[in-house]
Amino acid sequence: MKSILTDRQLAITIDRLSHQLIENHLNFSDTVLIGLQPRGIYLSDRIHRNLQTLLPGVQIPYGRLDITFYRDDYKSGKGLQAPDETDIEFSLENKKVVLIDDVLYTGRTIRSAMDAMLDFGRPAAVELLVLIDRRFSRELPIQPDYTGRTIDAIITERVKVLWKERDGKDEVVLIA
Ligand SMILES: O=P(O)(O)OC[C@H]1O[C@H](OP(=O)(O)OP(=O)(O)O)[C@H](O)[C@@H]1O
Ligand SMILES: O=c1cc[nH]c(=O)[nH]1
Repeated sequence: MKSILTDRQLAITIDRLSHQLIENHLNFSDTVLIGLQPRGIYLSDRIHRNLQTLLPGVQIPYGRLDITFYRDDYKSGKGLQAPDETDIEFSLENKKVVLIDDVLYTGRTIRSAMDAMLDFGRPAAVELLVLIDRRFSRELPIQPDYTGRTIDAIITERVKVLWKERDGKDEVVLIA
């Protein structure tokens, strides 16, 4: 198992991503953040918390989206996973939506998320923020707008983002 980002590097990267969002969305008047269940929400929780600290007094709508029933492999076994909670208490109609996930690989999770998201309204625009972009592995024409780290990994390897809240420590690792 090889370390890609230490806890400190992860914190610095999340800070940078938060500032990049501020560069593009300033006071977040029409922008909402949506974290993807199950693992993307740890990143989105931290980014939302960072933004609330950096922009005191600004309320940034933030929700969490489960995509289980929108996966294209839902009927093939993988979809038999128990769904997580969707918690979006606002409309996405005409909003700028920033989807947040930990890893972008084939792009199928994000495709499902875009489908699931439409149940909450028709956004004006959708952006994608990911902590890790695994290049050259896409099966769909989906690319991130904000990237923590781009990595090249071979097909047998897997990137895993560990979160203190869930895994006991913050780290990004490459598992052979
Ligand atoms: O771009 P993709 O190929 O969809 O992979 C990205 C997704 O993979 C991981 O989730 P999870 O481990 O639940 O999904 P996976 O088993 O499909 O990799 C990760 O949290 C991303 O959501
Ligand atoms: O390396 C990978 C590929 C897909 N999903 C992950 O979480 N890691």
